[in-house]
Order: sequence, then structure tokens, then C-alpha cells
Amino acid sequence: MRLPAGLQAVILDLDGTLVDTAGDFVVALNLMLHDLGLPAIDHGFVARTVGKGSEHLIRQTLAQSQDEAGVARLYDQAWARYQHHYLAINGEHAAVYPGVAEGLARLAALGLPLACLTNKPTAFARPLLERKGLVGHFRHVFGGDAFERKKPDPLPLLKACEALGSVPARTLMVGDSLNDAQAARAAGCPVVLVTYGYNHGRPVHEVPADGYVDRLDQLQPAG
Ligand SMILES: O=C(O)COP(=O)(O)O
Ligand SMILES: [Mg+2]
Repeated sequence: MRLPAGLQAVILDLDGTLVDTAGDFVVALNLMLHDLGLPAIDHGFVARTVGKGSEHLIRQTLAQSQDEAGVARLYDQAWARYQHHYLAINGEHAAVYPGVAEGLARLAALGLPLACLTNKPTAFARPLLERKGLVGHFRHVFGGDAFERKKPDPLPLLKACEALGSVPARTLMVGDSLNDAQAARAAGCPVVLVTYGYNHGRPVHEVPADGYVDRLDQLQPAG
């Protein structure tokens, strides 16, 4: 699809958009659950649950076997174990999606400044992009802890636009989920969704967007 005319910058989501990280989440969560003596989760659970940040993911994971009080009691220990394991394996069970490196290179060649905006903690996001050879494309990397609120709140997008020096209406958000689309709409940014990501386990075409692409390198310069 053609990029909107007059574009000033592009903001890209990470998990499910640039990198298939479901394997990393499964491994780190299951090591955490093992430490806590709790039953394991599977790939399908991760694909349905990822995208709303680590706190949400850990709470939902604990809720598979715990009531509300159990989740509250175990949360701090779970978060510490999760962080330890995730940082140790970050990127080992994750793969860059086909067309991503080419697509980012093309956007950069058009002179568009790029920001990565994910709900993943910044301390997980930056090393992952480095390990996968993608970090050099980005002027900024903002994690879920970079601002006061996370996507689907528009705040992180508005802050990213500010950092990029772009007007929201001329800043494209590229993501994989309703979370990204809602944040983009509320910020006044056009949004394109990739068709291969997670989208909370739902078909992505259910989510209204300005376009859908099967690969990032399908984003073509405006005609
Ligand atoms: O929920 C997460 O940790 C990350 O999700 P996102 O990169 O799709 O924003
Ligand atoms: Mg995502």
C-alpha cells in the first residue's frame, strides 16, 4: 500500500510488528512459573495476552492458577523472577518478521525519522532491537515505562511525535493490534496494521485501520 502523502515520521510497535517474540515470552514466563511452583502456560495464551505490557501479562499469567488475592500476594516475586529470566533470554526465542529490515531501510531512505513505541519495558526493548540488528534505524526507542501511561492511551504517541518533531496527523503508526489502533486514533495519527501479529488473539481485519500489510516492505512511497 502507498504511504499517506506529506508524511513526516513513522512510529512502529515492536512485539508482533517487528519481532515475533512469543517464544521469548513463553520461555521467560514458564521459568518464572517454575520458580513459583505454578503450572506452565502455552504459546496460545501468550499470543492472546501480550501487547498490554509486562504487568498485565504477569497478572494474567498468575490468574491462570490464582484467585485475586493470590495474584496480589505473588505479584512482586513473579515480576522479579520474570525480569531476571526475560533479560537472560531476550531475543533467543524471537525472530524478526520477513520484510521488516527491508521495510525499515526503505522508510529511512525516504528521510522519515522512526521511533519504536512498545508497551514492553524499555530495558527489554532496546537490547532486543540491538540483538536483532534493528536499533540503528530508530531515532528513539520508547518502552511501556517511558511515559505515564501506555498504549491504548494516546499519550505515548503524542510524546513520540513531540520527540520526532512531527505533527500527529502526519505521523504514521504501524502496529499489530487494537491497542495500537486505539492509541493512534485517539492521538490523531493514521494507522496501518500488519496482518501477522498477535492482536489479542483476534483477526486483525476486525480492527478499523487506514490499511493492512502482510509485510513491512509493502509500504510504498506516496505516488
Ligand atoms: O505487551 C508487551 O510487552 C509489548 O507489546 P507491544 O510491543 O505490542 O506494545
Ligand atoms: Mg504489538
